[in-house]
Amino acid sequence: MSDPDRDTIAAIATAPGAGGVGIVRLSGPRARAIGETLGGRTLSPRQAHYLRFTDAAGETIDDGIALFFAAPASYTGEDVVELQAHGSPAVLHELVARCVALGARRARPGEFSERAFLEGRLDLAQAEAVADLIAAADVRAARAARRALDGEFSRRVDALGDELLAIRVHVEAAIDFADEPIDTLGGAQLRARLGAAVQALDELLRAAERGRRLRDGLHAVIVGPPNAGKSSLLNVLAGSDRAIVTDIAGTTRDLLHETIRIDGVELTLVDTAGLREGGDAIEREGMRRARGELGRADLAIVVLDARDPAGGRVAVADAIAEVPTRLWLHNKSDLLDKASPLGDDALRVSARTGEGIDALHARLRGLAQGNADAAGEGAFTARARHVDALVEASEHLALARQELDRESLDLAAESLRLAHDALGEITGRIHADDLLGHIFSSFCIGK
Ligand SMILES: Nc1nc2c(ncn2[C@@H]2O[C@H](COP(=O)(O)OP(=O)(O)OP(=O)(O)O)[C@@H](O)[C@H]2O)c(=O)[nH]1
Ligand SMILES: [K+]
Ligand SMILES: [Mg+2]
Repeated sequence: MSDPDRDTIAAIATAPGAGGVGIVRLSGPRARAIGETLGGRTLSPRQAHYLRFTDAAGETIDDGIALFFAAPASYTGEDVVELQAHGSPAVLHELVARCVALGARRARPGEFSERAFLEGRLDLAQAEAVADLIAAADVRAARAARRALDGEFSRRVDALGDELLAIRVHVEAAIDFADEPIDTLGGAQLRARLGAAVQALDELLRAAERGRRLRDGLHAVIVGPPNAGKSSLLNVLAGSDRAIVTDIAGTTRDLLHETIRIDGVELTLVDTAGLREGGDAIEREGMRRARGELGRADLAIVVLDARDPAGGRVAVADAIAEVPTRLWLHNKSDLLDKASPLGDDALRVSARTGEGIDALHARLRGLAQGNADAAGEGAFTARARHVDALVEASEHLALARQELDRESLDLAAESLRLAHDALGEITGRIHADDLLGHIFSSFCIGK
């Protein structure tokens, strides 16, 4: 239920900068009163009112349209007023200031969507899909986010949750008859149901993993020994001096993320600390982060010094062992006296002269495109958070299955509960407050 004591929040809902039209949005118990004072007339629900927005002295700030959506039939589930004015940043900021003077508070990023979640208008996965839709890099990602927003993902999670609940009820009932062998209590049927749930969860996990790829794009981590030219290549690919480059081995310590587009295909590049034995405490922490980042990588771009590629390969071998795809680069080709033989599918490049950079672009584009194609059509977007929760649920279900086979019903019931909880975290049926803060703070203001 809407809370009558809750703050009323206000924010500019349209993108920063000048535009034809700009919108200020209000949500909360005082939204209507503030809108009516600003516009000088009563507002009826779901009607467009043409009016003048005035300041405290009665002078016109701008003319425009006011819309009132009465709770609960609004985006947030609270009373919402939208003020459409000319898209002048000065006008829109003055309108927000006026709303604040009349008793509203400036909204935090994502606070409208957070309220929509708290009011039960959207579940958590849907609220996240709102942000993903806004940030979608291409049509395919936008469509997929739209499907998640329509609840395609949430419905599958909920259906699975309902099934786990039914299985839990069955197991808990069997616990009460623990003296009897489980097969007289429908054990075979229970096992079959659990088997089917495991399979359904597996399919959902694969779909969510595709959705995550679609949302995040290709995640490429640049690795190699110190001074191979990793940061130099990042700068060449990013088209700007993002990373510090020096001739001192161990220059890069922190991870540096950069999103780039090659012919409309988006990918994330991460520059990392060079891998070697030793180094000071900061450099060792950098290497630890580099290895951690490789654990999330779709692609390792391995940068080696063209004059000694073999030495570099040894230094990175174990760090990239788990990365699904590798791209080998022999950098500093300009320093080679004569062309030395290349490894299987290594590319010879020079961050200094630009040699081989076109071929590198083409290769990256192909890999990013392949990643998007693997996500496929018909998918919904999902986040790493969702994939992690599904993996967790799947681990608990696998345990539950073994425990059931051993007729350890108490343990099976507990594993089923944990699996069920993990699913609940996806849609927010179960959530920690800091999770909400974390999710909604990444939204834009006004959404
Ligand atoms: N000749 C030549 N020098 C290069 C090339 N690429 C990078 N360098 C030089 O190599 C040195 C190291 O480059 P960085 O980009 O800092 O190397 P890095 O791999 O990021 O090094 P760390 O961050 O210390 O691990 C710098 O002096 C660069 O100017 C290249 O293609 N040719
Ligand atoms: K360096
Ligand atoms: Mg570097």
